[in-house]
Amino acid sequence: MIESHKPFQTAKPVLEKIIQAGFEAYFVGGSVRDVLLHKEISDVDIASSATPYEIKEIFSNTVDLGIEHGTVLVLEGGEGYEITTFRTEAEYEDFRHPSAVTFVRSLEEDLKRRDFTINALALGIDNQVIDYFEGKEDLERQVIRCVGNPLERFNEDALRMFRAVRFISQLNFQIDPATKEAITKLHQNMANVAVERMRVEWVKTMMGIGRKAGIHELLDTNLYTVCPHFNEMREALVGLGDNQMTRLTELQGWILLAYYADLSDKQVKKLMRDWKCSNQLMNNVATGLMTLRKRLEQDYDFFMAYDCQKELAMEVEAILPSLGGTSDQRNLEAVYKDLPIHQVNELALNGHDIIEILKLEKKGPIIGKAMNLMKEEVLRAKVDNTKEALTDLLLAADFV
Ligand SMILES: Nc1ccn([C@@H]2O[C@H](COP(=O)(O)OP(=O)(O)OP(=O)(O)O)[C@@H](O)[C@H]2O)c(=O)n1
Repeated sequence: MIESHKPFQTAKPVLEKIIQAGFEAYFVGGSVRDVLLHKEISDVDIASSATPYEIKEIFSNTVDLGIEHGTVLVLEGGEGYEITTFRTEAEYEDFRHPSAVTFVRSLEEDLKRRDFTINALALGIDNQVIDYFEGKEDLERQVIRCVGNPLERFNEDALRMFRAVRFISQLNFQIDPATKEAITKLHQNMANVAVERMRVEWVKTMMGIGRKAGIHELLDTNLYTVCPHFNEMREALVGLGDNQMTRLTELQGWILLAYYADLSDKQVKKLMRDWKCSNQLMNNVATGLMTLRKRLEQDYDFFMAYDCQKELAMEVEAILPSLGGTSDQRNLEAVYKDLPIHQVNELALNGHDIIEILKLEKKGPIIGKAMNLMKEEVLRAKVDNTKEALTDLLLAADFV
């Protein structure tokens, strides 16, 4: 297994060095799960019996990521590896004082505190998969099940409830009944989790192939009631789950959700802001939604194309058939090709020219009005984008 996967192969010398120094070390977490699911892996996590201080003695090049959480980044062969010391029953033991670390740590103790059985697998340097909690069986049964007592796992970190929903969607798995029952019971606890952490899980839920199943569990467990604005959006969430598109990008997910919820521009922006999305994403979702609504009524014209960048328009185009519209990428390409200007600075006249032509004393609101007039007339294809034609347009206009 190690030899047939590049990330494991390149990380193998790191494991070897730790073991040679007299400690235990294993690959753990998502990479082991994903390899068993025959998925590509990009990075690997390592768990070890060595404390961060002991790791720092073994390797010359390290970065302290969170020594108090027992994590050090080791830089070896141009790559970075996160090495975490086996965690024990104590929430996070304090590794800041090496002398204070007197716990007997074991791989089993560490895996016992992980969220789901499919994430509690370890891979040893001898290529053996260590599976104390029937994680491999759950991978085969396609079930998301907590390690041990679900109430305890969710009390350790309430975000894990949303992680369950995310894995259901990402892997198209089912949820184990006891795990589901615990989420239903404890869903309120997620209200204390940072929105940024919740957003990561929600975005992965929207983008997964099992979106319908993931959203179903989000609703069925009432977990959605502690997500920003989702209380008022139950029907829209059902719509997003039922939508026939198999895969969505993040942008398409938000646009569709806002579409099904029939949100106004202002409401979209509030939703995105409360989910702590970037301004860029917020603006793209708002513009994408506006374009989507128009496209369900009409073909692209210069105005729509100008307002919506081509990449964004392509994403909107892909959504249309799932809402009963017709996508026409060829027309979109043609409109973009013919678009007289893509942004306002492509106009043949700029602010200085306007001041000169209109003999203005100083800068003022008239410049904005003049720019807008030129933009509209050029996009309407009434006026050519040339200095002469635009000068005539400005001189004939009444700006008062
Ligand atoms: N709240 C959490 C977060 C993580 N983990 C454990 O830490 C590992 C790594 O977590 P993370 O990198 O967040 O997720 P992955 O499982 O690796 O999934 P992916 O990389 O696909 O997001 C998980 O597999 C799991 O064993 C956990 O027990 N509880």
